[in-house]
Amino acid sequence: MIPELSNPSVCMRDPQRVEEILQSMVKAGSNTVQVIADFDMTLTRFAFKGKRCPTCHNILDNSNLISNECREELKVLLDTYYPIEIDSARSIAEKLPLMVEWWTKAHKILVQQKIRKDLLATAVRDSDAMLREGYQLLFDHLQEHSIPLLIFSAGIGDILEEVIRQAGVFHSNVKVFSNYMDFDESGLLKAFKGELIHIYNKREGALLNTGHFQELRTRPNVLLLGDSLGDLTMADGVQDMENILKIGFLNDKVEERKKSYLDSYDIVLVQDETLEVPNAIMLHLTGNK
Ligand SMILES: Nc1ccn([C@@H]2O[C@H](COP(=O)(O)O)[C@@H](O)[C@H]2O)c(=O)n1
Repeated sequence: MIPELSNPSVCMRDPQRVEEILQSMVKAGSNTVQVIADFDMTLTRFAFKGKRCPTCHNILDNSNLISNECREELKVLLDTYYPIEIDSARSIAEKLPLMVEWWTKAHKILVQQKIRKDLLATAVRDSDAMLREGYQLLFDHLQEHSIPLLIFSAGIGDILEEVIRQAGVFHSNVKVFSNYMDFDESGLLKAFKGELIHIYNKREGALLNTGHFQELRTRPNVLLLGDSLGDLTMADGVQDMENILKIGFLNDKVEERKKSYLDSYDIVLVQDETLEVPNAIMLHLTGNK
């Protein structure tokens, strides 16, 4: 029904089920649809020309807003905890406290650096962060059709917003839930605001934002985009959900993780750096193809 679903990067456990969900969503109409997406390595590229692209945190790690000593410390943390994050042999229960430990230590180090708010835009501009190919179509088309795009990110909200602002796609239909920096009156980082969001508590974040989700009650059809199993809970706050189509980017450790992704996501995109498939689905839902 959608030619892009035959792309070599596409894997589906149950193509028939995908077709049924899509049919039901088309019938309900695009005014009942919302998109809920993760950010790092989902809306942004995992790699470009064989080189890893940075996450929101990595944009700061690689910038000159922090000292070399701090950079070293953050690299040690990344090298310690990222392999745990993507380790399919460990359960979520085992990984969760370690992820909290990673984020807590990293944020503490960043706060010690008294990062200047006015230099964040330059750090983003100088970075290798890239939204996935096809981002312009995704963001613009959702805006044109007044479809809300909710971004749930365990990254850093201030950096994330700057990435999409600089790409010219921070439209009014985009809402971001993430870790935001708190600056003192002279514009120096003093803390992170509110409850920490890490990869395994997006559900709590979703439920806490009930006010926002209530606004979206009339949009019970959800297109969910993620890159980790933790991202699957992002839509748990949506009340009266009718259909959810889960699209997962499998970027790293493909063979070890493929089965668990196929068991959890309706569509798995294996090492696909583009938004071609989500865009084709969105065009299909809005009747533009
Ligand atoms: N100090 C850190 C902590 C986390 N990360 C990565 O950020 C990603 C979270 O962002 P999402 O938008 O995907 O929720 C996560 O996958 C970690 O690998 C980091 O780079 N540095």
